[in-house]
Amino acid sequence: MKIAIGSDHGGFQLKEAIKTYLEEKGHEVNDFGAYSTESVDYPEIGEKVAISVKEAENERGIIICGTGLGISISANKIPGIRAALVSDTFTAKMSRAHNDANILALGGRVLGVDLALEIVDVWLHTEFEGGRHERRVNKIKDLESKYNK
Ligand SMILES: O=C(CO)[C@H](O)[C@H](O)COP(=O)(O)O
Repeated sequence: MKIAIGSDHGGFQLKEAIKTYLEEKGHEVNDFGAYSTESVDYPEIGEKVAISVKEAENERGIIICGTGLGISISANKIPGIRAALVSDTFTAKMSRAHNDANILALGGRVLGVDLALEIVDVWLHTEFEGGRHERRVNKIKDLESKYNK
């Protein structure tokens, strides 16, 4: 799978661990920074990853800041993006099965590496269920159109 990844300085170390893990699993990982622990502003990275997913350059995205909050709020401003902030495997699964989340957001200062990798695995391997959930996701899309004129 082609996966976009990005973080600010607060998520840098977790990003590096996830990137290595995904590459070992054979995924193509496109890294949008940060490239060190030097302080950077998460909206810029969230936007880059979100645009690459919106434009279908990457199938999915993973974004990380200290809590996952700022970068997910930022990514969710881009139409077509459903970024889910996740800190457990059940929510990871539901964010795909029910919400068709196309970006996974994580907190680098919240999660240990082992749990984060488990979340990533579940999230990548869960398909959207469609059915009644498709109707609801379509209503999210309607909200985007209604309020982004
Ligand atoms: O979690 C975050 C945003 O939601 C950021 O990573 C955090 O705010 C960065 O803080 P600092 O500049 O103090 O390292």
